[in-house]
Amino acid sequence: MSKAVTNDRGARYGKRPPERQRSTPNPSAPPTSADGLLARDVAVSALFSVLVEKRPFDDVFAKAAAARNLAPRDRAFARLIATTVLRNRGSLQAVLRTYLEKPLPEHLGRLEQILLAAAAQLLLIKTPPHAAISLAVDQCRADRVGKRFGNLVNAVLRRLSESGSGRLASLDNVMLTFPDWLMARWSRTYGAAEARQIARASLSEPSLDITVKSDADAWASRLNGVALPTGSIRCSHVGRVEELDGYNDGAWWVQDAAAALPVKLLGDVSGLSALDLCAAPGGKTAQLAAGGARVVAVDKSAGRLARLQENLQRLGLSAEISVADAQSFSSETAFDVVLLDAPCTATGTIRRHPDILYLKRPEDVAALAALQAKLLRQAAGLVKSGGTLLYCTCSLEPEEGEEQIAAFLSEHRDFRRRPIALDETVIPLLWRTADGDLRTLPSYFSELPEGFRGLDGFYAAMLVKADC
Ligand SMILES: C[S@@+](CC[C@H](N)C(=O)[O-])C[C@H]1O[C@@H](n2cnc3c(N)ncnc32)[C@H](O)[C@@H]1O
Repeated sequence: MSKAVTNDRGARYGKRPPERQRSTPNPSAPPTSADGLLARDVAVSALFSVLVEKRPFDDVFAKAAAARNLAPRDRAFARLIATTVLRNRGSLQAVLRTYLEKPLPEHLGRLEQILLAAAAQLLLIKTPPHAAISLAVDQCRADRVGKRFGNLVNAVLRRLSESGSGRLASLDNVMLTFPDWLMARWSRTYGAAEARQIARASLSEPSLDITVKSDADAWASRLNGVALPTGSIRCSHVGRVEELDGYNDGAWWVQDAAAALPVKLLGDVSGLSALDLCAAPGGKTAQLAAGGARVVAVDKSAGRLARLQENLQRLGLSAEISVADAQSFSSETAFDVVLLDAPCTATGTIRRHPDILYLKRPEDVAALAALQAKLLRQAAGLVKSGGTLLYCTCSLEPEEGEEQIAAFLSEHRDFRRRPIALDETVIPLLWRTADGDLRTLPSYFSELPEGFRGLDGFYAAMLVKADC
């Protein structure tokens, strides 16, 4: 059995120098040496920003990768390391603890993130141990605070690489990684067994789903993917999406199969006026525009709207774009369709955004539900008589979904719910709530045929304004 390691001065682990990369470079192996160090530095710095500074992963990762000018392959490797840690932090921490006689002191710079990133490489990504260990030691020695612990890191990681796999396999990663408040919430809402299934699914890697402008079957075979019953295509590609056939021609865009459902519920939108109130980065705006609607796309973030504009340009689609706060957005004319894809806790998308586990707090649910209620009130005033208000969130919390809409309907007697159409080949019964809204969960595994599994969690309700 491995022995615990005590501190960085013990002769026990100071005898051997850190292992170095000696093998011939292999193009399919992760980057090593200088490039490998850069990639690992980006992973560690993004992890520090998320776990310690509580900043969103996508933003900090993009900035760190750009600052280091990472090549696409190194960038993908850095992302893999960081997201593997975020999905397994609880169990990686628990394994690391077994090799340390006492807990590491607090405020040790990036030391904990260096250890976690190396443990993820050794136990889950299966990077060659010499590269993972020696580069972690280099990172530690280059760190202003962590530099005293180079020997400790070397010794811990050597032992972990020898015997850590068995220890990791014996742990319950869901219980160790998921925040207690969220598990307790989901147990109350969905029952303990379903909550566990949701959490387990949320810690898995998501697939690459895309929405095509037309001809899903043909694109599925061109992209070597599968056409899902809902019309999305699921691809097995693991590289850069920009390299896939049809990307540069604007034939499709990346969108989770669940995120594509709300707009599909509307049916034919051609010739309708549509207001997309929280539009960026534009997946649903693109669906509406591709369906022939005249779209006004509003978002309060100018930066995110710039991405929406780029996306539409690539797709050869158009929309009128407006930077505005939807809480006070007004228009001289009302719209046939108003879509409110409201800001939410996004607890249905943890597979794609594992940083949510560390950034969201229990009090965010009520705060966001209050914002959604304000946005809904504003949106209601922008719908034409006889028009449709489509509300959706990628949250699993009823306050942001079913309860939000129940409260809205009790205050807005001029709206009635339009239950979603039940074509079981496209929307299975399991996705329909008792009231007729859409509710997908990431956990529906065995109950549904293959093509309906592996979606994000989403909620959507269609509300029709009375004709006056
Ligand atoms: C869930 S995302 C929308 C995703 C988008 N509908 C799509 O399909 O690509 C929520 C968006 O709401 C925007 N947002 C948040 N608060 C807002 C507000 N008060 N007014 C307008 N936009 C807001 C955010 O900037 C973010 O882009």
